[in-house]
Amino acid sequence: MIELQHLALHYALGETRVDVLRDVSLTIPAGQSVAIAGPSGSGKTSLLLLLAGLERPQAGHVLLDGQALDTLGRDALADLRRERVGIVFQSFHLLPSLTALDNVALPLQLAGRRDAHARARDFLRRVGLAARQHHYPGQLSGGEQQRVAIARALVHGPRLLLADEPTGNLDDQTGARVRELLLELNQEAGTTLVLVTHDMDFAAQCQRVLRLHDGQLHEARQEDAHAA
Ligand SMILES: Nc1ncnc2c1ncn2[C@@H]1O[C@H](COP(=O)(O)OP(=O)(O)OP(=O)(O)O)[C@@H](O)[C@H]1O
Repeated sequence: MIELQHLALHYALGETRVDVLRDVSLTIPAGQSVAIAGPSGSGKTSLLLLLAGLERPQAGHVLLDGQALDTLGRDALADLRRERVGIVFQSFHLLPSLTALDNVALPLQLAGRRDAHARARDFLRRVGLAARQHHYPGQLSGGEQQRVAIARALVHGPRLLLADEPTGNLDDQTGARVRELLLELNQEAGTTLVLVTHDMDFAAQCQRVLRLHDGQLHEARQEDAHAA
């Protein structure tokens, strides 16, 4: 379960202050799929970074399964992410000197898993990249790199997946495949899914759609507002 309690985030650039989130509170039950929509610059990426503990709010708290992230030090946060959270960033953060396979296997190797390569191969296959496993990120297209990043985020079976535009660089067919994979994990493994997307078909398949606007989060669907 994710709880946001009175979160406030602003960035100060010289004289200018950008208020990104103003007093945002929200509960996302474990296993829910949530799409976050909103105009460019409304703070969607910042919100994901807060959920991952990669950004600290000026006020308020983020709790993952009852654990307040602000009470954890850097190492404890890194452990929590490694064990429980998968993150797909907009800029994929792949390691350029490792092949696709080694990029995906790395989180498992760090956790001492012997099946790292077998599992990594399986996830590369699931995102349609079996034939590209020995390629380096520089030899892959943007969409292929995105799929490697998705495989890497999923390979350790996270309880929570945070994804920033996971289908943003993909053609319709590949995008549909990634969509299916994420929703399947959500439904079958109970992975909580929080994704930022401009893809309204994807959003429509999520259990809940939130819209970020002017520092506030609103339920985009009437029925979600009643259920919340
Ligand atoms: N590190 C930073 N320093 C200063 N301002 C920042 C920083 N990161 C983001 N911002 C500003 O905060 C606001 C929210 O940015 P964010 O990237 O979260 O928006 P977004 O909704 O994800 O946008 P997009 O849909 O274009 O990716 C923007 O106005 C952005 O310029």
